[in-house]
Amino acid sequence: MTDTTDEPRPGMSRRRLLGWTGAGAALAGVGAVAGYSAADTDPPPDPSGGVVPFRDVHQAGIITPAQDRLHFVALDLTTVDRAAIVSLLRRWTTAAERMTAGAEAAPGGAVNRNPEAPPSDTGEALGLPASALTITFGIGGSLLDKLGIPRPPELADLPPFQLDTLDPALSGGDLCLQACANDPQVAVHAVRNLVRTGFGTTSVRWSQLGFGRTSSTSAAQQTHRNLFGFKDGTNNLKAEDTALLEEQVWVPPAQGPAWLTGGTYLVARRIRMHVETWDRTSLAEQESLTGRTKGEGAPIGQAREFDIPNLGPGSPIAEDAHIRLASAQNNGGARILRRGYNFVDGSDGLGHLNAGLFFLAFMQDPRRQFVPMQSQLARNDKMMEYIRHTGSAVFAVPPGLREGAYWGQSLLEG
Ligand SMILES: C=CC1=C(C)c2cc3[nH]c(cc4nc(cc5[nH]c(cc1n2)c(C)c5CCC(=O)O)C(CCC(=O)O)=C4C)c(C)c3C=C
Ligand SMILES: [Fe+2]
Repeated sequence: MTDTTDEPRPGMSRRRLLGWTGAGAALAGVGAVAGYSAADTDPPPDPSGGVVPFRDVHQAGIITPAQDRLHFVALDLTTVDRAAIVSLLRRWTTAAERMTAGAEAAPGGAVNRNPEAPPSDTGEALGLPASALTITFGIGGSLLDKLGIPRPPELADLPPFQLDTLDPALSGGDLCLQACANDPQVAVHAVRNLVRTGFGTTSVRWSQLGFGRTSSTSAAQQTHRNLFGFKDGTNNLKAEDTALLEEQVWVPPAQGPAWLTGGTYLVARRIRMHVETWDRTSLAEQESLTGRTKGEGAPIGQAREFDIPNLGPGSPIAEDAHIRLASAQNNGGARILRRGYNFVDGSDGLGHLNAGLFFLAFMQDPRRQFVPMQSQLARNDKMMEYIRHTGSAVFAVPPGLREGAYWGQSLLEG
């Protein structure tokens, strides 16, 4: 590609902008869309997922149908100069909006500006479609402390939980950026360019790549599997559950603070899964401690994945089964919107995969929802024999942006 000024990358975004012309024939010609012929009037489904709107009531990347890939980064401020922070947040917002539309991070892009200067985009997403990229922005309690802004009580640090083996180098952060896309290169490109833009104002604290979304966040999505081989996300909150989302996920006006109304809180936990030990465990034991069957994902005692678990008297689900301990019934009605990803970060030098679940969950109040749930699990969940929490962070996730607004504006100017 030579002219890269302000154009979206090819893919759904360009086709939407230009209308559907002859591109379908080209796609069908290379067999990308089975069964589609150029004579059809409707475009075939775009396998990349197209463009997710950047500006909406809530930030994208929360109830957006979970994409396949993740690049998550936590950053620390290297300055408390408000003007510098505002300037960065403005530039981040512009770049993020451009990239989610399939464009390069900045006008001029990777190859079309001054040959004597570094390009304004790093270039590895040139020619790739938008791939349903979403970039979700969050604020850590430590940022508010540094700027002398009172923390909402919901943003208190999480208490220590039994068996926690948290690594401070994989925990905390003043800010976070969650990039999700159906192409890993698109997610990595987004984070890399935002991190680069932050140079001088922020530095990377830790980051995590993920694949194979472990949670479905829409009823239309098939349930993926975690690295224990079980369907994960069956009984998740879904985008379609609007009343439950109001009750459990979005911050209501009465809760405060005003800059978070319509936003949410994000709990991130890096959970190492000892897959080698798990793989030596019998199928019956795996199913019993999960509380669901491995193949269908049905609650123990039932036949189909979406059958309601019987947790009442005479239930065949073990007292220490994961789904019983994590259930709303066992946690005063609390539910969470899970949006985690599998990870394999190489091996640990001792012959084991350094693998696990990067657990991400959105909720209205971590103290009412995540804390009791994780306390139960840490104390009683039999699955704890096979897992260890190695990283932890909590972020306030502001609401979506109206036209012209930038990330964090309601906090810094509200
Ligand atoms: C504190 C919250 C949770 C942590 C941490 C957590 C870790 C974790 N979970 C699995 C695998 C499964 N979890 C499942 C269900 C489930 N898990 C949580 C919460 C946490 N999980 C909830 C709220 C639920 C739903 C419970 C219910 O009401 O039914 C399932 C079953 C399928 C599903 O509904 O998603 C699996 C499988 C792992 C492997 C893991 C840590 C590595
Ligand atoms: Fe779980």
